[in-house]
Amino acid sequence: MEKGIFITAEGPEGAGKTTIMNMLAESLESEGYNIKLTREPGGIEIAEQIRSVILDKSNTKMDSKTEALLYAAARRQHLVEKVIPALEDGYIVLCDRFVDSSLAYQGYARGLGVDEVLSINEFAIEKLMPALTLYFDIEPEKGLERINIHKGREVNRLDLEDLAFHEKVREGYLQLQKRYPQRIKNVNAAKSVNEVFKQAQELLKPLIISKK
Ligand SMILES: Nc1ncnc2c1ncn2[C@@H]1O[C@H](COP(=O)(O)OP(=O)(O)OP(=O)(O)O)[C@@H](O)[C@H]1O
Ligand SMILES: Cc1cn([C@H]2C[C@H](O)[C@@H](COP(=O)(O)O)O2)c(=O)[nH]c1=O
Repeated sequence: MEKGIFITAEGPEGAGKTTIMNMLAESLESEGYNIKLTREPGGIEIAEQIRSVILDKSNTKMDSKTEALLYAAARRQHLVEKVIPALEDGYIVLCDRFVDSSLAYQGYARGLGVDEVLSINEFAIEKLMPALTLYFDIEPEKGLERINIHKGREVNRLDLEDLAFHEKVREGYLQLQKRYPQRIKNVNAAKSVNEVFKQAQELLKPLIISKK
């Protein structure tokens, strides 16, 4: 099926994923690549609606399994409506978060189990995995501090979890990196924006070289 390339960004809150994915999209487009930049949960109308429900701070009663299922549902719709068609049309799809977020946040940090969360997601993604995942590694405290300093960013239900939760998220990601070393590549996200951008560009280079 795939003619394009599916690339995802992962990491704790405030790691700089959105900043760097925007920069990558802009620089690759200027070099003549066809880029589709998108995000999870969201990226299309139905998934954005599901995002509002999941991240609404007033939904304090949400059960962890409900949360995991809603992320998987948003993922399914986003894949079918946007990601798969773009890949079929030969685009490089840059997606801010994907299934590894569910594995790290719901599987590991919420304690639902990484394999259990993977199994509900397999129903949604039908084996479609990224060719490359950039994992933006940062101490959660530093990432959260960035979000607090830069006040424009909406604070969502997951941001309000305590530091111990966000530390577990990071541990979860580090375990996933060990499990999928070929796919998940580490970016030191504590560096300056320009340095992080350079690391990401270097990791993309070998994959995209023949895609113009
Ligand atoms: N390398 C960096 N150094 C300092 N500040 C940064 C860096 N990268 C991003 N920022 C700033 O930190 C804030 C969070 O960045 P960004 O939204 O890109 O992170 P994110 O990983 O997408 O966060 P989240 O997943 O929580 O939405 C932004 O205000 C951004 O300008
Ligand atoms: C896809 C996905 C996301 N999450 C969490 C991670 C963040 O706290 C929010 C999304 O907010 P962002 O500003 O767009 O990063 O949702 C999750 O827990 N599980 C997932 O599968």
